[in-house]
Amino acid sequence: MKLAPYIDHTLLKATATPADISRLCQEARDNAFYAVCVNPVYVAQARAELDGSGVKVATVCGFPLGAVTSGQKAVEARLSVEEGADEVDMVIHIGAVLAEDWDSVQADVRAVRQAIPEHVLKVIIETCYLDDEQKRGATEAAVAGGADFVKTSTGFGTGGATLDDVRLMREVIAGRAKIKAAGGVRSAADARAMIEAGADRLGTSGGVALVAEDGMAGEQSGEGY
Ligand SMILES: O=C[C@H](O)COP(=O)(O)O
Repeated sequence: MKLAPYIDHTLLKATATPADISRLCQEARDNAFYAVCVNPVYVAQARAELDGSGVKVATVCGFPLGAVTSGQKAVEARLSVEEGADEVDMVIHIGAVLAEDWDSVQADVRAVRQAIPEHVLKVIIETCYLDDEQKRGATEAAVAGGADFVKTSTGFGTGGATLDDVRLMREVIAGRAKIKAAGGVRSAADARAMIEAGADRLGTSGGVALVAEDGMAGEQSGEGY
């Protein structure tokens, strides 16, 4: 099983330059990653540079805190798809999750869902700030709000994806949506374990090294990856 088709090749740092984005897009082409994941300001550049490559363009919304109104998230998401984004990774209203205001959490997701009905919506629940019950509630609210994927982390919180969290989310989702594991996925072993636990997509800024390591392991073992 090749890892590249699972990977959103990600560069979301504030310090990313247009040259960095060009390099990210070339790496995505060279490695046949599923998508790049960039901030909204770079969606148009990534779209243009990936034209004809088959590599998708994902962006973020309400990122990284989730602490903007649902209306602001809806406008941001709509503008991003108009710029050429295929997928939007929105950050949930984390404070509403901690307050266990599930109606508000679902409405936040639904507002973005309705703004981009034809595009892939991933909902970041930022597991590092939640206890298990809150993870379950946030996952359920994301699915009920129309998420295509539920995503573990922004990569900017106090922690990233864990196998236990992916398994918990998989149990709650029960096939109604997909899972993206993101944040701290650095090795081929991490990646394979996340997929085994239930991840359908991986968000990582370390994809090039990860697939290179995996390829070397495949050569050494003689197994085709
Ligand atoms: O998917 C989004 C994350 O920012 C990727 O996290 P990472 O930089 O720890 O790989």
